[in-house]
Amino acid sequence: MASCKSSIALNLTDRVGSSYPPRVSGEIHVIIGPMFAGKTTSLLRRIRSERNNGRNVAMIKSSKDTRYAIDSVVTHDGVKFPCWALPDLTSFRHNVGEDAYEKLDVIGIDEAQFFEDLYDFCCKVADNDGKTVILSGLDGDYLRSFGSVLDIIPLADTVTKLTARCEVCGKKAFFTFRKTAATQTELIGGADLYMPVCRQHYVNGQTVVETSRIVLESTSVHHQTTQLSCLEAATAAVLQSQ
Ligand SMILES: Nc1ncnc2c1ncn2[C@@H]1O[C@H](COP(=O)(O)OP(=O)(O)O)[C@@H](O)[C@H]1O
Ligand SMILES: Cc1cn([C@H]2C[C@H](O)[C@@H](COP(=O)(O)O)O2)c(=O)[nH]c1=O
Repeated sequence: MASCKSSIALNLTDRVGSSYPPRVSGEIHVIIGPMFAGKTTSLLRRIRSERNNGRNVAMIKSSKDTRYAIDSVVTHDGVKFPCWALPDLTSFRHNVGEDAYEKLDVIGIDEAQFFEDLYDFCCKVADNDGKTVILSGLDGDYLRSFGSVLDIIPLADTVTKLTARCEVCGKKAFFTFRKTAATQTELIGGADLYMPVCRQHYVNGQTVVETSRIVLESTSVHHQTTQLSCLEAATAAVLQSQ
């Protein structure tokens, strides 16, 4: 009987590529919200607290985030924590080494929205390897959807949505407004490019952006730089006049 069990375990191990049954129960905790809401601050606080409780921790961030430091997670007000800056999460285990990976209890992930393999990594680390994942990231881009973090919600033990302060009126901010006319989803930046806004000022701002874009595209303003500056100036003026 014992050999039968171990042969089943062996087969499953072969198939899923990790230990079966899982050694201990893992956890996934998700921190979301707009930019400047304190997501990274909260992640660092939790990781430090785990470390102070004697658990082995590692921090990862996307290597796309080069704003304040290459190999540290840094909050907007300058609090730092050393990290692995990686292009994807799948390479983490190889980078950190098998022995060090085995000993890890808790893995923190910042800027989680930039990792396309976030779902697979979280499943593997928590479900199969029994580790705790604490991740922070944007639930919404400037158009209010950022796929990879939203996909994790059904896997999570806890989800904490933080808010910032609307830069226009000071009310609670749930969204991030992009201050430039750039339209690509990923655009690295801080307060130079983005501001947190409440629902009213998000909707007002987006309406101005879209209207200005339509007007500018249908006029004879040929110079693209001029068009973009017009759009940005119009948006800023409307937002500040609310
Ligand atoms: N509009 C803003 N521009 C620049 N810094 C801000 C702004 N609003 C808040 N902050 C600062 O950012 C800190 C939060 O930073 P951080 O934890 O990195 O946020 P998040 O990870 O959610 O973007 C706040 O404690 C505050 O000091
Ligand atoms: C809204 C939005 C943001 N980004 C980028 C901008 C920053 O580099 C990060 C978010 O950093 P934070 O720690 O949450 O402040 O994401 C983006 O690429 N696209 C967007 O629409």
